[in-house]
Amino acid sequence: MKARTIEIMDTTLRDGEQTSGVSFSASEKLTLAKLLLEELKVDRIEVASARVSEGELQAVKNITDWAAAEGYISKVEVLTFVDKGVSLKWMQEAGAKVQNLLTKGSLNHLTHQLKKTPEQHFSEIQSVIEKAKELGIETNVYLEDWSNGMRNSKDYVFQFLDFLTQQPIKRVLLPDTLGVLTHTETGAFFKEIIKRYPNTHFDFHGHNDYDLSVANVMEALKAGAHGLHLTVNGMGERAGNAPLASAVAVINDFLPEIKIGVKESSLYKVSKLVSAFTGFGIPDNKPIVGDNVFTQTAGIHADGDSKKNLYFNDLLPERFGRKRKYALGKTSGKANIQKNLQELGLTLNDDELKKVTERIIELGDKKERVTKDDLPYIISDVLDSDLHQQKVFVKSYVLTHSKGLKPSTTLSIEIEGKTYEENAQGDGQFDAFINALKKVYKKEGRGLPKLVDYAVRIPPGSNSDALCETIITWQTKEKDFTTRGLDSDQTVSAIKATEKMLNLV
Ligand SMILES: CC(=O)SCCNC(=O)CCNC(=O)[C@H](O)C(C)(C)COP(=O)(O)OP(=O)(O)OC[C@H]1O[C@@H](n2cnc3c(N)ncnc32)[C@H](O)[C@@H]1OP(=O)(O)O
Repeated sequence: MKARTIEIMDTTLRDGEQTSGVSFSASEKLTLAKLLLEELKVDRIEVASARVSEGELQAVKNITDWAAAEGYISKVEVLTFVDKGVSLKWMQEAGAKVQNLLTKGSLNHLTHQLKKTPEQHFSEIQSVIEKAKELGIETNVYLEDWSNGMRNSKDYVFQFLDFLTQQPIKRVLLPDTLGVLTHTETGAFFKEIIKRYPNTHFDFHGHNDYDLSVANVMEALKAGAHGLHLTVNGMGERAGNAPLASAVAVINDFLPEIKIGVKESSLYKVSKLVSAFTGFGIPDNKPIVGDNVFTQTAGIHADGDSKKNLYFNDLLPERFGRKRKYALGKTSGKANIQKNLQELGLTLNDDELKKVTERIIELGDKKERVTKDDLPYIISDVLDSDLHQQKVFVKSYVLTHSKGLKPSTTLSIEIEGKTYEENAQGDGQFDAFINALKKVYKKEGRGLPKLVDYAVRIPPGSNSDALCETIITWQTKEKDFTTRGLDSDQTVSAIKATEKMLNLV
């Protein structure tokens, strides 16, 4: 089959921002716009809806200033409305050059929301397109609720497309606005439309209400769609939009005839950044970008990986700038533990390995989470060995928290036989503890790893709801690593996790 290149339009900054509770700041929008176009290399980005707010106007201005200077201006798009040119005026002020005009793609929406006839609607659209042309603004047209339009008012959709394909527009954007399509219907609708209008560019815009968005993307492409609208982490209203990372992997692995320019190895980085900006967590099992999707948990799978990579599929983590991990817990066998020991550069004999495996299974049975960085402690505990010699001891501390005063900590700590005492204030007790620790390490002429993630949980079913687990992810120049602490007091559990970190760096 002849290869063809399609366009990927990322709409994280417009439709993705329609995720409930999510709002990007202007500087976050600019950072992401640059990353999406320059590093990830999507073809186009939709960055805002016109008319939304003053802040949004400034955000788009910042993006268009940068894009114009760097030659990306024709790749920056703004959603506009059929509003007698009000949106166009907004676009002019914002310096944007491509509008994605929102029109009605089903008779139902046209009749009940706009309360217009098709003729009135088409005439108003024509005026907007003409005005845009005069202003040097290029037009793409969204047919909102197109999928239901195809089901319930096909004559209207074709009457509309007959009209639109005669207009000076660049692309027609076909959204499954309510995420109601199945993959078979998506394919059939696209086939029918592309056969009828072979010279028009059609994008597919999928939503994920039935978790079918990626399947729908595949069928739209197989039927000849020329472009896709996707969002990072599948963000968007309700169940979200078709997720960028999954769609890219599916295209690369299952549709060899389709070519795209997106750089797979940057997908994870962008996903993490969007999650950090929005606070919109990525489920651990989200394909490609979730924390656990390259983690083997079962002992038999880890064993098979050591014997000719028997449990690998084509989704190799390295493609996405990630690494395979081997979880430790109840379902681990010795193969999981061996894999983790290899990474730590440790070796155990068969008998030692058996004992350590038994302890990890025992901990897993109690629903405790065990990480690779806990291994040295478990080994020294089980084998009574000095494999992990503790060199830093948090000897004592006083934590204060009083109304009207800043929390403070006095800390006594032993580092390789030398004792230090320091005190410091902070925004909370743990922050004060870290500040005191920083003072100690400064005296030692050393820095501390950066704290990049801090999670607190009550271990489920731990039979002691008084216990609290703090899991901290740290970052040095060389690596990210995680330590955990368990205690009935939340701050103390965080201090225990910190003491482990101090013994690992
Ligand atoms: C593809 C999609 O995801 S659709 C979502 C598009 N994006 C958004 O709605 C987010 C940005 N929207 C906004 O900030 C606001 O809704 C605005 C500024 C556009 C309008 O705000 P308001 O004037 O307060 O109106 P409201 O938010 O209630 O929207 C309803 C009005 O929009 C009209 N409308 C609906 N679709 C369209 C359209 N495609 N073109 C023009 N007007 C439209 C409705 O008929 C209604 O008008 P009416 O009040 O005269 O009956």
